[in-house]
Amino acid sequence: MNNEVIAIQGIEGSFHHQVAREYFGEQVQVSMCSSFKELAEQVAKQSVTKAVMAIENSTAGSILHNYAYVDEYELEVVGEHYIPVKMNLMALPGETLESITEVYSHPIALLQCKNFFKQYPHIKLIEDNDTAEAAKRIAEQGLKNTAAIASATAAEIFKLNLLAQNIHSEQTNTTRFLIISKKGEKVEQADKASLKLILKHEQGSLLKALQILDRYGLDMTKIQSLPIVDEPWKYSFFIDVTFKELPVFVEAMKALEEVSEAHKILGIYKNKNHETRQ
Ligand SMILES: O=C(O)C(=O)C[C@]1(C(=O)O)C=C[C@@H](O)C=C1
Repeated sequence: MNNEVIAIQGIEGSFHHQVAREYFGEQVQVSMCSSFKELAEQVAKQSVTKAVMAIENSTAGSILHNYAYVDEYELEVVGEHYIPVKMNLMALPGETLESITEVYSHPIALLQCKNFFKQYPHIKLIEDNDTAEAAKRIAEQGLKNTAAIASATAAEIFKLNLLAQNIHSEQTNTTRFLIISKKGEKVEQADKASLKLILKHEQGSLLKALQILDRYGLDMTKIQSLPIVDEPWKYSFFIDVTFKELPVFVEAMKALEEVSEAHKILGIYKNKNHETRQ
């Protein structure tokens, strides 16, 4: 019997729930959080074993505060998972696209569906904690003239009608999720790492860092800058790289020390990007 408890943002029927089931198995025990901050806190105080945390979406971009949570709460990235995200509009039976005046969903989900609503200017888009929670509230409170954007699974669970399917703007819409824990774990056949670098404030320091990655054959898959909040106009860089051999990656990290003021490995794990499905 597996005693793992996995924190997710949102409730059953959310995309985080789908990822938890795909990654840890259908029977996974989850702790449902109403914000990413709550999720990060649960991992930090180890009231859960691990968490699933969305980090970037191919349409809406990076979820910036999640980079900051991983860093501030000293969490470790132990894996990643990608899912194609298909958005649907759902409401109580009897509603139509004309009768709907308000649509609730997670802000990232609203961003993914912006184009669809251009044809319905009478509809107001309102941010909510979670896609599935918006669906649940409509069902439980019998909310009229109200719809939610969520997964088809959420419509099924909360017995709502689908008013429109696949309303996300880009058909390749995909979200990347991190699997995080407080204590790192040794991942077999790891070939990807997430790093945080604070570079020396001098000419060419970012270039030198990138040249080191190149010299050691590391492939950079992502670079994201984040302001250092108490030092205006200074930035930290969050970088993901893939590598073939761990010892070569370790050597590259030593070389990076020379061009950086501070650097931290946020996690070493298995690259799943090539498995992205439609
Ligand atoms: O609200 C949900 O269902 C979530 O799992 C959150 C979330 C996100 O944070 O990006 C997850 C995937 C989708 O990209 C949209 C929303």
